[in-house]
Amino acid sequence: MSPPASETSSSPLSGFFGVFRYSRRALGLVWETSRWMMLGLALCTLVAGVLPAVAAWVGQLIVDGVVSAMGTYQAASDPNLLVSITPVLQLVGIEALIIALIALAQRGLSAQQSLLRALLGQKVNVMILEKAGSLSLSQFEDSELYDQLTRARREASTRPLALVNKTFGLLQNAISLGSFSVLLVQFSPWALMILVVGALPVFISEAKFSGDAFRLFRWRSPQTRMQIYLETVLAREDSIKEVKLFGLEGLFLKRYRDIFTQLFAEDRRLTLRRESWGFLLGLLGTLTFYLAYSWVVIETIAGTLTLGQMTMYLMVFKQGQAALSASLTAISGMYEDNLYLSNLYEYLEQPVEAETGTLAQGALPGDGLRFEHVSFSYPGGADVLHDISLHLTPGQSLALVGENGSGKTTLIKLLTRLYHPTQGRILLDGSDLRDWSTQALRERTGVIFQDFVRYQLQVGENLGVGDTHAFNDEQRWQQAARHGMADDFITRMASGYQTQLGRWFKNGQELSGGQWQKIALSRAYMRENADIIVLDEPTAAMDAAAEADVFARFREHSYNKMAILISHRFSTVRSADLILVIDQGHIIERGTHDELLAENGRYAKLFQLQAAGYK
Ligand SMILES: Nc1ncnc2c1ncn2[C@@H]1O[C@H](COP(=O)(O)OP(=O)(O)OP(=O)(O)O)[C@@H](O)[C@H]1O
Repeated sequence: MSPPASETSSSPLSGFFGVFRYSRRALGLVWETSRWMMLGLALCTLVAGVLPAVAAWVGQLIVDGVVSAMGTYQAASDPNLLVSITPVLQLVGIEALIIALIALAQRGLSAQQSLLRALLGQKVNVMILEKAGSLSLSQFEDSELYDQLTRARREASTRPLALVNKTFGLLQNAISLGSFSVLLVQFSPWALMILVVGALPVFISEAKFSGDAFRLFRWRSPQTRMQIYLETVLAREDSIKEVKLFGLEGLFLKRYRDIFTQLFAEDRRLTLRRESWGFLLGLLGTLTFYLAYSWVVIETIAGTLTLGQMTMYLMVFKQGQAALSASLTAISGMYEDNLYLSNLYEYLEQPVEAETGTLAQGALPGDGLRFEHVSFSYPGGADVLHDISLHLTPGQSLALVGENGSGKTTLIKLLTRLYHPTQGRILLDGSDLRDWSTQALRERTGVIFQDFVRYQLQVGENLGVGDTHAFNDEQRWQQAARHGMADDFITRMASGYQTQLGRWFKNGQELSGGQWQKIALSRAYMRENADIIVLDEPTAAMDAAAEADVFARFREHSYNKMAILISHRFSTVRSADLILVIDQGHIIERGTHDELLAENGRYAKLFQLQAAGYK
């Protein structure tokens, strides 16, 4: 497999300058991160840029000084060594000082760069995560966007600084080059031309190959993501149990290796082409250097140049060539960094749904929850809910019953506004859910989903996440844990509410499935003001006694609230005020337990089936 032809074969310079549009933003980002360090970088760059030419010029003065001192010393009738060497030694001292200053500037550059790298990496990562927090659930489920996010996280946090470093590096080399040119032009403008022409081919090839590298990186991000996924499955405690029992290590490792082999083959092809062309075209640069070398030597022998000038021109030409090729490589590297940054900004600029709702109170307080002819399909999929209508008032409980995949959880996702209905509308207290402020809506709902999160945090914090205002409030944790029946086992733990949960961190304690479920249940009870409580299969992992207890308490706490319950156990469902039987997204039966039994339809059949199982 290789990248599609259209993706790899664009002309080397096409769009080349267009991608520099992100340089300004990267500079802005660094400026925002630390003005002082950016100014420091600029100063050190200037010093490190100008001083090499000054050093070369002083070098010329030294050589010429030595030659003339040798002459005068040997010709003198009463030679005084000290007098002859003093001026030259002074120059040597100045040269040493310049070299020390260059070293200082370079240390300054690298110190500031490494500090900025840390600050900037953190800043960009925070930007990426903040953006992730503002994306909707459906955006998260879009694999394109997920690829973009993965690419951004893998690379882009280091790229802005790389871009800025290269910009400053370019500036430094440009300054050096400018000052070398001033010296070189005095020898011949043609020498300058030779310098430039010799370096151009390498630059063009670098530009082409860095574009290819980026396209390759972008094109294969799904495979890279699969690799990251396999790494996670093979090396994380929550999946390792199953991997071991099914003996999946070999299978998954093979797939992991195969992806690597395929990606590596492409990398190798590109690297070999890039380096071979780099070498061949680099030879042109070497050739031009030795042409210029010979020219300077001839001029010196012919007596047009002094020995000092010869040394200076050779050094200037050599260093000038290095500065020029470094500048050109920096430019093509900047091109590459810009391409990566374009990915970061594409991700950061993903449109997010504007928060339009502002209501904190509905038009008909106390009206409760209404679904009016609601239908829904996931992006790009067929309808999973059809024409759902229901009304739930405060103090009522509703149970949803149906086969796997019938749409029960989806209904809850709509109710919690994680998705919007594709048709119809949902009203809370007489106002469309879309018109409610997110904050008010979140405060009114307490939900636990069947795939609740097991945070690798302390027990208390695992409860506290249920209400960020009371995240650290131990009293509230205790109260919620009592309601969710988790207090018993929590108080028996060595560090009580401060016990670390999970296996990721030191002294972490793992809980049983049922205990985790009680934690999640208690978390829902943290929402003191919530008047819509949703439990999506909250007791599947609990024993029968615990389940009976959970529901006794649930009824007690939700007597004046709207309670919605999804369960496959009829013993829990039967006491609900209203039971909806959902089949392939349609409500096929509705009523109380007794009404539905009398109807002798699907509910009655399923109930009798389950009851028979217990006999
Ligand atoms: N994020 C999603 N994107 C696309 N389709 C989805 C998504 N989540 C669920 N579905 C599909 O929607 C349908 C309803 O799923 P839902 O999770 O609502 O069922 P459920 O009744 O809660 O099932 P269960 O009893 O197994 O929990 C299923 O066919 C499922 O494949």
